[in-house]
Amino acid sequence: MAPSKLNSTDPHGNGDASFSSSQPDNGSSDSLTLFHSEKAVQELLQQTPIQQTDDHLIEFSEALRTVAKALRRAAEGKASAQAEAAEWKRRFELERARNQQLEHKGKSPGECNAGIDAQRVENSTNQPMLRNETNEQSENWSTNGLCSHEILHDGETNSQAKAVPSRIMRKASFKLSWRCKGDISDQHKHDIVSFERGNITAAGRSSKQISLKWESDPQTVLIMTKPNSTSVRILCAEMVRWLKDHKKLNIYVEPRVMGELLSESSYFNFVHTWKDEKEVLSLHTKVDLVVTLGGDGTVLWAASMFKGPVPPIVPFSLGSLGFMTPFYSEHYQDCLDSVLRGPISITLRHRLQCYVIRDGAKNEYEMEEPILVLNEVTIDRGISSFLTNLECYCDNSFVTCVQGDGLILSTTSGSTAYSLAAGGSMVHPQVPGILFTPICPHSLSFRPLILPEHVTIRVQVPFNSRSPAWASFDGKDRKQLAAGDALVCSMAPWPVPTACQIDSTNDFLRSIHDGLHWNLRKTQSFDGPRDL
Ligand SMILES: NC(=O)c1ccc[n+]([C@@H]2O[C@H](COP(=O)([O-])OP(=O)(O)OC[C@H]3O[C@@H](n4cnc5c(N)ncnc54)[C@H](O)[C@@H]3O)[C@@H](O)[C@H]2O)c1
Ligand SMILES: Nc1ncnc2c1ncn2[C@@H]1O[C@H](COP(=O)(O)OP(=O)(O)OP(=O)(O)O)[C@@H](O)[C@H]1O
Repeated sequence: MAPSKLNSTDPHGNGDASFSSSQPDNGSSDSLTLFHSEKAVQELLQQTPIQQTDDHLIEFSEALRTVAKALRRAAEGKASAQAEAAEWKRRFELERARNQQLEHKGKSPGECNAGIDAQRVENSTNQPMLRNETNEQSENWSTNGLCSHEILHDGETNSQAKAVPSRIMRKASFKLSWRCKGDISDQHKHDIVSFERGNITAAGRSSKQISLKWESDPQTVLIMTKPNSTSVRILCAEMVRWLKDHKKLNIYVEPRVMGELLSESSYFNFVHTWKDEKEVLSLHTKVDLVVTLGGDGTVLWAASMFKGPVPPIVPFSLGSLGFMTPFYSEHYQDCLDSVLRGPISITLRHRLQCYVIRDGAKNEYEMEEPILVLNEVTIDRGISSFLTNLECYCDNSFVTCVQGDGLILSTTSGSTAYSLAAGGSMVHPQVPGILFTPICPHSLSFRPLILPEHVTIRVQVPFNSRSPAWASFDGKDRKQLAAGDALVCSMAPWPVPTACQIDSTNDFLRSIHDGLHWNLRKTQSFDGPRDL
């Protein structure tokens, strides 16, 4: 009988050297390192003649290939994201320089608009179309001072967009800075540690709060709502009216909500929505702000719509438990007023990026898309009555074998959700780290871990597992992991910025007090025995 693929890897961290470069910190250098590690794998395989009869070696070599492929793909993904970001920055700078030039030449706003309009027509050939984009709004934008600011483009060239020139969606720009005890400064003294004159000192970042300041007015708001709730539906319609009539904003909603609004009144014809997944993928280039109406689940849902950068989210609480929803819906006008004015305190919530790597994948086309989670990825036994058996590696060092109901890999935002119920610690959402929390481990000594943000975790279902495992992502999208399949998970480059009611720490503490009645106990009475 052929030995299992996992048995061929030393579970105590003495595995093959080609596994040791799985940490993508920097996309390009990682691509190189991973390219080399993949090459090393290839060379190793070529140098080691494989006997067709030797099942063990064949399986092992396939495992190496699959892992090397996954690592390369992760690094390539990151490198291409960085390249995209650099491209956006370049365009931004170019446009700003052009606008500054125009200002220097002393052109009147009318002249300036004319120039930009001409450019818009030219550029709009590259824009994907979104529904309900009317000329009327296009005019609004030009009179709202478009010439004084940047225009960001998608750069997509689909035939539909070419056929119908669409308006340019302008994103408001903003700046994030650290604020320390009322002092707002753009500059850190130092980020992590300082090594001045040989003395190592830690950075005093713990008391700092991230602040978002608009550099131009936000113009487009996406409203996402919890389904099947009459109160949410009523509030949504009211909010859309208010944002349009009082703030003159462009508004996007989901197709379902669009239907609900139109069934109420044709007044809502001006609202935008989208038709397909492709348009959803470009939403982040158009939307300045996302408003959620619902509970934590609606925030998770909104975050899951953005597979890349996420615009700032303003979460209104209309659920029973609000750990990520600090704003009260009764005061939505005041809240939105102050958010639109800025500056606002922000919690940058980290996400995890998860890859499912199939044992059967023979080439990279079979690799599944990464899934981003804001709370956690759970690997459990599903409906099986057998113990799960999961081998876990952190940066290729063997961590442990989970035998129990399963394992939760959670962000710090998710630390108050499923991980908490499974005995994990509650962690401030601004702490960068990955929680490693077992679910009902069949062991007296298995305690939860918190790992640093930069690690890559691999959870593998051994070949000798009695049953498959199941992965679920923020409680959704269950995927089966068969024997030999693995889940690889690391910190994603795109966090979710959520607006704070007061600040990150105050909101977090309020949520655990109000939501969980944390450490509620009657105060001890004054009378009684005491130290003299
Ligand atoms: N035993 C458990 O506690 C358990 C079991 C399954 C899923 N969940 C959680 O439910 C989440 C999905 O939420 P949903 O609203 O889509 O499903 P849902 O409607 O089943 O609600 C789950 C509950 O978890 C709360 N919740 C979600 N994220 C939270 C967070 N970051 N901090 C504190 N509480 C949070 C929600 O407010 C809700 O009350 C999953 O990500 C998982 O964390 C918890
Ligand atoms: N826009 C949406 N489209 C589809 N499903 C959504 C949307 N928003 C939320 N959901 C789903 O609806 C469910 C409930 O959402 P949410 O947690 O916001 O409300 P809730 O259950 O009333 O809140 P709480 O759990 O705090 O009482 C979640 O599973 C979530 O994934």
